[in-house]
Amino acid sequence: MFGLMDQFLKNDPITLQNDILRHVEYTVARSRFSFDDFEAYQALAHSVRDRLIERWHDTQVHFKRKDPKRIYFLSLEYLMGRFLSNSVINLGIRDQYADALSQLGFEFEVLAEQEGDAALGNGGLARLSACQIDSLATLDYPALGYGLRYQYGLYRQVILDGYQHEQPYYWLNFGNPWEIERIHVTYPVKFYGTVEEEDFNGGKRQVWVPKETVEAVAYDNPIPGYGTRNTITLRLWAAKPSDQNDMESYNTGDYIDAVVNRRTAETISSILYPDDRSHQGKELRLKQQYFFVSASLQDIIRRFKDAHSNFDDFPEKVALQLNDTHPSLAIVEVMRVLIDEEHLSWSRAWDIVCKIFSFTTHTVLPEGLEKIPVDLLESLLPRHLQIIYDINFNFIEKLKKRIGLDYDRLSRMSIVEEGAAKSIRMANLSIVCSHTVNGVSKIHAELLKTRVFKDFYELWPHKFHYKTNGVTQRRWIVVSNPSLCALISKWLGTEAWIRNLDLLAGLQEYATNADLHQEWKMVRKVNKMRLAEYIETMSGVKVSVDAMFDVQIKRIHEYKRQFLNILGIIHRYDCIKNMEKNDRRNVVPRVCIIGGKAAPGYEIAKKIIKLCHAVAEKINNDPDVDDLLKLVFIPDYNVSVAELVIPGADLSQHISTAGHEASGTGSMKFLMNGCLLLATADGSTIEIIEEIGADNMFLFGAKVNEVPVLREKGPALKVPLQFARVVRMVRNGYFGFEDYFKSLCDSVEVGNDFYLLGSDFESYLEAQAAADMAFVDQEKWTQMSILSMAGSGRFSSDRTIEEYAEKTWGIEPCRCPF
Ligand SMILES: CCc1ccc([C@H](C)CC(=O)N[C@@H]2O[C@H](CO)[C@@H](O)[C@H](O)[C@H]2O)cc1
Repeated sequence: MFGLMDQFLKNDPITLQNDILRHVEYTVARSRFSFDDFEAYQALAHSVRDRLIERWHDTQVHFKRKDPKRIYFLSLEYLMGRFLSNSVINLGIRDQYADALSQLGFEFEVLAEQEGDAALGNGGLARLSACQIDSLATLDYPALGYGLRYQYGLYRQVILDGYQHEQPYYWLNFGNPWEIERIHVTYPVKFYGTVEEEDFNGGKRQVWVPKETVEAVAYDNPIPGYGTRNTITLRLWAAKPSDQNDMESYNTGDYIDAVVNRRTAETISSILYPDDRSHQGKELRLKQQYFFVSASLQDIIRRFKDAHSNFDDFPEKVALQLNDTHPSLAIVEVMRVLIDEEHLSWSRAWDIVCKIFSFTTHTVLPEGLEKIPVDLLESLLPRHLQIIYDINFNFIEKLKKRIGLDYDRLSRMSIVEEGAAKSIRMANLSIVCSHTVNGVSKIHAELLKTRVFKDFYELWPHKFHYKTNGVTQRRWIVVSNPSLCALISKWLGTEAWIRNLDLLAGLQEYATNADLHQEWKMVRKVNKMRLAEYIETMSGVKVSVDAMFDVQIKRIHEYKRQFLNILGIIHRYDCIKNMEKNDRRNVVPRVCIIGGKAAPGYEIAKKIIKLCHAVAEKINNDPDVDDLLKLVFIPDYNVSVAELVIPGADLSQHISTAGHEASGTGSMKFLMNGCLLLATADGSTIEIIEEIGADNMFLFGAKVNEVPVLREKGPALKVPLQFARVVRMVRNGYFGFEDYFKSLCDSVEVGNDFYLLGSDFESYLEAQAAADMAFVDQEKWTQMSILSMAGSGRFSSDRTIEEYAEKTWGIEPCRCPF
C-alpha cells in the first residue's frame, strides 16, 4: 500500500526474492541452493535493512535541509524486542515479503522466530522508550534516541526446580543486521583525573585534567515510522579502547597491561544493570551514565555547530528529554562544555540549560530515587562535582530568598545530601535544572506534587505536569495480533486507526452486534490456541482453551503483588477441593498464567517465583481439580513472549497496592487487545476507568488516599479468615519448602503487611468472583471486550508523544516529502 512510493528498491515479490537470494549468497555467504532458516532470516533481514536505509537517508537529508528544532531522547534502556515484523509492517510491505518467501519455500512467521530480542532494558521504562520512539517516527517528528549498546542484554531467566537462575544473554552472537556501525562517528570520553585552576582572561578558570579516555563508537538502528517515509535514528554507543591511553604504558614496555586496559574499556557498555529497583551507587553504573551522556552531547553539539555558530540559538534547535534520572549528568555536562570548552559565562550557560532540559520520573517510591555518592563522583568526575556544588549553592541562595531560613526544607531540597555518606540527589538536580517535570499518569503527578516532590511543587507549581504513558498499536496490535487487526479494519472499513487509535471508538456501536461477536470470539479462540500450544511447549502443561485465561505478566515486585494473585489461586484451589463433587460443575475453569523476571538480588521476589512453581506442582497434578484450575509460570518473559501471551488473554491482572504503580503500560496493551482488566485503582488504571467505565472492569482494593490510613492502623488492621488460612497453608508446608517461604509469609503477617495483601484480600476475591460470573455469559463478556478495545484510543503512545511535542518540547513534525 505504501511500497509503491519507493522510488528506489522495488517491493514486488520477484524483486524481493532476488534481493533475499542475493543476500544469501553475498551477505550471509551461503549457496543459494542450500541455506537454513536462520540464514534465510539473516538474508531477509538484510533485504529489509536496505529498504530502511533508503528512507533513512532521505529523512536525514530532509532534516538537515530543514534544520528543524529536534528532540533528543536520552534513555539508558530500550526494550526493542524483535525488529523484523515491526519493520516490514511499518514499511507497508509485509504481505509482499510473505508472498516472496512462500515462493522460496519459507514461511514468514517461522523466519521471524529466528530473531533474538533486543532486550536492552528491564521493564516498564525501557519498553516505554521503545513505544515512544516508534511514535516519534510515525508522527514525523525530528527526533533521535540515544542509549547504550549493551553486549549483554537483560539476562535469560532459566527456571530449575522452580527457582529462577540468571543466564547472561549475549545477543550479538551472530551479528545484528538491524544496526549500522558508524566507524566515523566516534568521540573520546574522559574519566578520573584532577581539576587544575589556571589564569584565564585576567580571571581564574577550572581545567579538568582527566586521567583515562575511552572511545565511544556509534551504532545506528533505523526506526521506520508507519505510513510515512520518515525513518529516524536510535543511536547506541559502544565503548572501545582509545589509543590515547596506551602510549604511556607502551613506553614503560608493559604491553600486557596495555592490552588488559584496552579490555576494561569495553566493559563500560557491555552489561545492562538488571535491577529496576534501587541504585546501588556502583562505579560501573556511573561510568555507563557519563559515557553515554558525554558521547551523546558531543554528537548533539557537533550537529548544532555544523549549522550554527551562536549558542543562543541552541534552545531554539535542541530539546533534551531525560528518561528518569539515569541521564541527568547531561545537565552538568552541558554546563561543563559550555563554560570550560565553549567559554560561555556561567549565567549564559545556565540560561541555556534551563531552556533545553525536561525530566520524566517513573518512580513513586522515594527510595527509588537515585543518589550518587560524592566520593564516587569526586574520583570519577571531579569537575562535574564542582559544577554540581556551584549549581546547588546558587539554588540554595535563591531558595533562602524565597522561603527564608527554613533549614529543614532547605536541607530536604538541597541537591547535596549531607551526612555520613554524602551524596547527590539526582532527582533534585533534574528538577532544579529542567523547565518541565512530569509524572507518567494523572495520579502519579498528584503523588509527586503532594508527596515525593512536595517542596519543589510548592516552589515551582508551573513546572509539574503529567503525560500519561501510552503504547504503540503498531507492535501491540498489528504485529502481535494480525487477525484482530484485520477484524478491526474490516468493521471500521479503514486502516486509518493504525495511525489514529481514537478511531477504535467507531466499534462501540457494534458492541452487541451478533456477527461481530461471532468473528470476535473466533479471533480470540485462535489466539488462545496459539498460547495454549506455547504453554504446553514451555511447561508441559496441557490447558483447555475453553477455560478463562487469567494473566499477570510484568517484573516481579512486592508492590505489584504477584503473591496476592498466588494466594487467590490457593484459595480457589482450596474451595474446589472442599466442594461437593456436583457443585464443581458450577466452577468456571481457569488457567492462571504468571510471568516475569526478578532482579537477581531481590530474594523475596525470587521466593514468589518458587512459590508459584510449588503451588502449580500441587494443583496441576491433582486429579480432583483436573481442568478446573491450572497454574503455569511462563519462563523468560520478554517483549516477544508478551506479543504471544497478550492476544490470548481473557483477563489480565494489575493489582498493585494503590499509590505504587507510577503508571503501568501492560494494562494498555491488554486493553487494546480486548482483554478485560482486574485491577486496583492505581496509576494509569484510574484513567482507563474514565475511558471505558468501571462496569467493563473488575475493580477492588483500597484507594490511593486510603492506603496511608490503613497502614497507620498496622496491627489493628482486620484481615479476612480466608487470608490467614491460605497464608497458613504456605507457612505449614502444604506446598513444601516451608522454611524457604517463611520470610514471605512473615512479610504479610498482620502489622507487617506493608503492601496490604490481607486487607485487600476480601474485595480481591469478590472481583475474581465477579469475573467468573461475567465469563459464564460469553455474549456479555464479548461486549465488555469490544468496549474495552474501543475505549483504548487514548492509550496510544502517539497521543503521549503529541502531548510532549506540543506542551514540553515545542517541536513540529518534519515529514519527508517523498
Ligand atoms: C537500576 C535502577 C533502575 C531503577 C528504576 C528503573 C525504572 C524507572 C523502573 C520502571 O521501569 N518504572 C516503571 O516505568 C513505567 C514507564 O513509565 C511505568 O509505567 C511503571 O509504573 C513504572 O514502575 C530502572 C532502573
